Amino acid sequence: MSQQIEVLNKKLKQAIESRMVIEHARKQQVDTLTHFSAKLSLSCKGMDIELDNRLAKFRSALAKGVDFEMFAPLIDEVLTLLKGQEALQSAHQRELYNSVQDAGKQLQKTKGLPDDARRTLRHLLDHELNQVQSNRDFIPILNRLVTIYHQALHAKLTLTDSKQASLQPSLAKELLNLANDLVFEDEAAEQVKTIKNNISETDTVDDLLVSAIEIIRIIAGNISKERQSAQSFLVSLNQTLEELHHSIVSTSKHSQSMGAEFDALNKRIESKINNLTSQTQNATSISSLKALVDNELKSLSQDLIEKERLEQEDRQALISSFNEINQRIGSLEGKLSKYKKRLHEQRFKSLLDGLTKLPNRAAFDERFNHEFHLFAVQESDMTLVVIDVDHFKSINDKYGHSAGDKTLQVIAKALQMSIRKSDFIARYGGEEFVLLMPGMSLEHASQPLEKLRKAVKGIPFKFKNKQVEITISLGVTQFKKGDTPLSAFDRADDALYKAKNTGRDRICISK
Ligand SMILES: Nc1nc2c(ncn2[C@@H]2O[C@H](COP(=O)(O)OP(=O)(O)OP(=O)(O)O)[C@@H](O)[C@H]2O)c(=O)[nH]1
Repeated sequence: MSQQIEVLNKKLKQAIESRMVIEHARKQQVDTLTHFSAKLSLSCKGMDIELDNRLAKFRSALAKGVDFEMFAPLIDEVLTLLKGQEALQSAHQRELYNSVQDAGKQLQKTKGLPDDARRTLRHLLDHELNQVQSNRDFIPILNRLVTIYHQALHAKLTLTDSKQASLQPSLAKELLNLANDLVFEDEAAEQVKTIKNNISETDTVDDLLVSAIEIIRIIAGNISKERQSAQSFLVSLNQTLEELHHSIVSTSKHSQSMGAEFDALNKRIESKINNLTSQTQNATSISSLKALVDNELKSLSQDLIEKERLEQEDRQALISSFNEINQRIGSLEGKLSKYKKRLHEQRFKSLLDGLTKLPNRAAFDERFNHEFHLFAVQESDMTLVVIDVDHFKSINDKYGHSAGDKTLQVIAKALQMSIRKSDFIARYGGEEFVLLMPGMSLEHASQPLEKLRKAVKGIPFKFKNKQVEITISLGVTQFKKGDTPLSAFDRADDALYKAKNTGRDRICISK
């Protein structure tokens, strides 16, 4: 019996042990599953609320120890939701791929991108992007793309800066030419001078813009001054005309009233003469006739004296009225001729270069066209010379803009002193001058032009206590049959270019 119990005990123990092994294994499985579901929940969290809920349910079922069979539908549901997520993820991945590729291609079109960035970008788009497996693989690619974007942005910004810098010299030159064309006096002339200094000293387009606005302001101010003075002239003209009208009207009124007085007087004299005639016929004796005639003649002579007084008064009034009218017309004429003179001066000034006082570009154009018409008719010799000061920029740079201005004035004077009376010289703009030599053939032009070149070279310029030699280059041509003003000018300009390129301080002729 005890042996049977012992066997039974042993079997029971074995059964308990194997049960414990099974339970342990099951616990381990449940733990692994719980662990797995926790990880799954964590990595899927936020993708889809439905999926989050299902996974939470799954975890709590595991924790409660629900029968495994109960898990099957839960697992199915989670699987379906996961599949949906997978499809969504791959759609996102495709979208991300396309937008990264688009952004990259756009970037490839950017100008000024450094070479190594361009290479990296090409590799990124052609190889690395195609190897992307998951959305996470995009992160390093996007990171590098952002870096290249920064480089592109930087390149673009510095490009605009350098573009601005490359624009500055030509804008400054144009603005200086414009400022040179302005001929003002007193305060405005000083203002223009300051603006010119500013233009030469600045290296930013923004400062040039400020100078341009100041120039516009000065011009506008001057126009309004001019308009005011024209207006006040018109007002005073109007006043004088009104006064004149008034004088004439009052003179004619006076004449009318005098006319009535004259009529009355004439009538009176006439009736007295008639009276005298009839009484004379009726007189019966010499003595009565004498008394009658004496009486009537006395009264008549009084009337005649009165008539003469009236006539004199009338004459006087007329004379003084005409004097007055004359005076007014005189003052009107004075005003008109003053105004005409001002207009003439203004036109003259508008054809004069403010700095050198030589004729300016507009004056040259006018004369050049005129000479061209003459040449078309007469075909007489006409030599055209374009003159440019050599390395003038360095004078400005080394000694300042004011020294540059003074240099131009001195050179202009020397040029003017060295040409014939019949020649015409103008400042064409900046440090360039043009010369027209009527009646001068190319063959004969060299000698006087050499004299001109040497005259400038011989000016004893001194800056900062240093003797400085300044030279000019000359491009020469003559009008030819079939020329247009432009073609002739271009030929002279080409010759000047040649003179500059073959060492400056020389004359080059283009036939
Ligand atoms: N002071 C002053 N400078 C002027 C005036 N007008 C133009 N300039 C300057 O003249 C200079 C002309 O320079 P560039 O056209 O480079 O020629 P450059 O230095 O004379 O050299 P080359 O002609 O090649 O011999 C520019 O620096 C202008 O700013 C002006 O009215 N006054």
